[in-house]
Amino acid sequence: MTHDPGETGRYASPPCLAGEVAPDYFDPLAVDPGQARDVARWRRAERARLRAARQAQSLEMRRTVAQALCGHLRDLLASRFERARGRVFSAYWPIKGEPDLRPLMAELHAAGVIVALPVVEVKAAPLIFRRWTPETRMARGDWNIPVPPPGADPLAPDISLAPLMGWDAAGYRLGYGGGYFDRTLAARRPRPFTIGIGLQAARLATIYPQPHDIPLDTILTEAGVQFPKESRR
Ligand SMILES: Nc1nc2c(c(=O)[nH]1)N(C=O)[C@@H](CNc1ccc(C(=O)N[C@@H](CCC(=O)O)C(=O)O)cc1)CN2
Ligand SMILES: Nc1ncnc2c1ncn2[C@@H]1O[C@H](COP(=O)(O)OP(=O)(O)OP(=O)(O)O)[C@@H](O)[C@H]1O
Repeated sequence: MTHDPGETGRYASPPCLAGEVAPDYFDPLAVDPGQARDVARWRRAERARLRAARQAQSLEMRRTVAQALCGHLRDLLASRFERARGRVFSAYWPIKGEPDLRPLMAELHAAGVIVALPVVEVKAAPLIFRRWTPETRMARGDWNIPVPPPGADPLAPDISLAPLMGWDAAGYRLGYGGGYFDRTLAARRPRPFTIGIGLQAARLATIYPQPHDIPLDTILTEAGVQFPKESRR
């Protein structure tokens, strides 16, 4: 299609709209690069601190935490999703001291839930999800995370677990710094109902949310539902 500039022979605006922005205009959504760098540096330090604290937990403590989390998750799926039968539920294969919810994955599978696991297929891109059953022979994925092999069915989760390094009371998460969950949530339509799973001790006053950070639908710790809080619902 050819462009008709109209009778005046001029475009309504110059090709670059910057010419129309008042020099003193303040864009509240713009990221200040200095501040973004400070937040990134702070997040790296917090991830290292939280990771060390998590690794220092005794095996006994980890077992207790994981059992409590499985209980809260079971309750949530029962009360909000009719136990998720026939729904696609993505979990995670625990690494680096993450709570081990694999017994619940097997239990849900046996109860008719379609269980999936996240896979980094392409670096710095959204995650994909592959079907998992107790018979699945895991392969080695990116970062050495065990994943269902390429032949496993690709699935779109209805409900998705997001393991947390840190979390805040506004529903934001701090992960390992790859930005994978944020990219995945930004790309998925419909967006899965996303459940953050973390330790109560990993609560931060704020994660200093940046424009790319997407809040979770709910956050569970061993102490129960932390977000949204009952009184605010
Ligand atoms: N158990 C489990 N599985 C999971 C996740 C998870 O958090 N837990 N993920 C949740 O997302 C995805 C994998 N996440 C990843 C996150 C970061 C890097 C990574 O390469 N990190 C770099 C630092 C990146 C940076 O700082 O820019 C590194 O540590 O060297 C790899 C995978 C999918 N599977
Ligand atoms: N939707 C997106 N599109 C492109 N890049 C993104 C998006 N979301 C996040 N990122 C990039 O990922 C980087 C890391 O993000 P962030 O610090 O939030 O990671 P994280 O949530 O802790 O990591 P992960 O989800 O992998 O556990 C950001 O600096 C950002 O550049």
